[in-house]
Amino acid sequence: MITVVALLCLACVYCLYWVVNARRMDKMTASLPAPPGLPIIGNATLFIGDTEQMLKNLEDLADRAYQHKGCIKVWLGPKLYVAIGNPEDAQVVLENCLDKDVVYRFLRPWLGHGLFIAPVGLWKVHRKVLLPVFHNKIVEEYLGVIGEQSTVLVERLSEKADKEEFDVLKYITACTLDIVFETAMGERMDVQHTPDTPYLRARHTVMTILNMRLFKVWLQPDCLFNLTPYAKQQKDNIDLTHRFTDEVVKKKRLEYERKKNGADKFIEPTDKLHAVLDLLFGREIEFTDEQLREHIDSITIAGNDTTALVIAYTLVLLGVYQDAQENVYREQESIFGNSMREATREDLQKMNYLERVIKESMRLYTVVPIIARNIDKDTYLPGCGVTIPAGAGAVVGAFAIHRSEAVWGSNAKEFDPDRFLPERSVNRHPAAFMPFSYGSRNCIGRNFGMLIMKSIISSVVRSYKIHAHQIDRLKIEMLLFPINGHLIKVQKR
Ligand code: HEM
Repeated sequence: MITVVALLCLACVYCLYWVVNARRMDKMTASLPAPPGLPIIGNATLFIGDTEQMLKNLEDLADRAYQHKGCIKVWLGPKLYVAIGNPEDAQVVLENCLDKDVVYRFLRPWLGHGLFIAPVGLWKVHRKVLLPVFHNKIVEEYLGVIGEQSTVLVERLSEKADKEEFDVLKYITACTLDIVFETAMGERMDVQHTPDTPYLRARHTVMTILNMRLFKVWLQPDCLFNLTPYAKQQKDNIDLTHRFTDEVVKKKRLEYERKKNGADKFIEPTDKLHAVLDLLFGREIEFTDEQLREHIDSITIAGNDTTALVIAYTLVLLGVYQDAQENVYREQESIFGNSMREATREDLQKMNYLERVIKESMRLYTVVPIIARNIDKDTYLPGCGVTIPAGAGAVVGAFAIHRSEAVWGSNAKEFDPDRFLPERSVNRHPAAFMPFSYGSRNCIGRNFGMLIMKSIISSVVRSYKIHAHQIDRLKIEMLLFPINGHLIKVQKR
């Protein structure tokens, strides 16, 4: 009896604390607009419906925010979120609030404390160690792998040449998986020829469950999720992917130890590729095998689908805008003539027009459409003139900012690669364009991603003429997808 009374008292104290705190937060952000909500669940109904509807809901929110200095607040149950649609406030949040929002906690069983979701204290120390590994000079050594896999892609696409339209994402994803696996782990997977392995199936299953959970509010509390069959399915498949990476880490650890001890007269082949994992041994921090697995899994997950999606959107856009495709092709011709050789660092540096096309593609189809951060201290947003209280979450709407007329002008929704000409970019706010996020917790692989994207698109455009129709409907999962896929037709040049 005493225990029951004590528990009831505790529950009442918690509710009281919550109500007082929620009132304080609501008052601090009183000048922000808010969509009408329901008692207890607040605006959680915004996340009911399919992923196409959810994107529409978010776009409606952005429109309302633009009528009020670019910010709006929503309550998701007991949690206050401020959604940000202007570059000034996005900059403040992304520079000052480095902790990821709790929504990313679903990734924890998979990625542990890997860089992508590491708590901020650990992240600061680990990011410093990982940063030099993604330096231009290092990632440029991976151009051989990128070139080789791009050639395989071009060969694989020949089965679709001069035929009906098809979804190109599947082909691109296999290619980027081969590149990212080999450069991150030093393991050749040959996904382009062997796309159906237990590891790849497990990875796909985990991604599907995570995506579903992210946008189905009733699956979010662990106590409910654990009652569903998805919980066991997720665990089994995560275990399988962990065992795979653990094996690779173990093998690399042995190689490292043998090299360090000079054992067995260890001779490294002169043409050995130094993958990211190889470069993480013997650093200022001695990472444990578990930490290495978490970092490598984070890198392969963060780096693959993002890069593949940008390439696929860009190919569709080139298929729609034939004049832009012609410009890209002419630029390639001026660099390579008729040659189908792999692109070198110097070649890539000359692809200025292609770079503008890729940027414009990332602007219109921002594959990471929202970035959510935890507000760990009261943070003043100068754009909307409000202080977000500690304990709230901030959602930076990169997709909305990239399509905002206030930022990009009245033709914001049109495809115009030349808006990225240096002379047209000088007066733009530094956080107006942030496909790789902004601030010190931005994408560590952005330069590497750019090398991959330019090389692959260069190979495809030199080999094929592309045709496509405008993408009409989009949906939001962890990333941004077209409902009907990335449909293109290719014709041999
Ligand atoms: C076009 C390609 C890419 C895009 C659009 C992209 C986008 C992003 C974005 C927006 C973030 C920040 C997410 C957030 O704060 O919630 C991020 C982080 C990250 N990305 Fe990328 N990315 C790309 C390619 C890559 C590549 C090629 C790699 C590595 C091979 C990579 C590895 C990472 C990692 C490890 C993080 C976490 C960084 C940290 O928290 O310190 N990304 N990426």
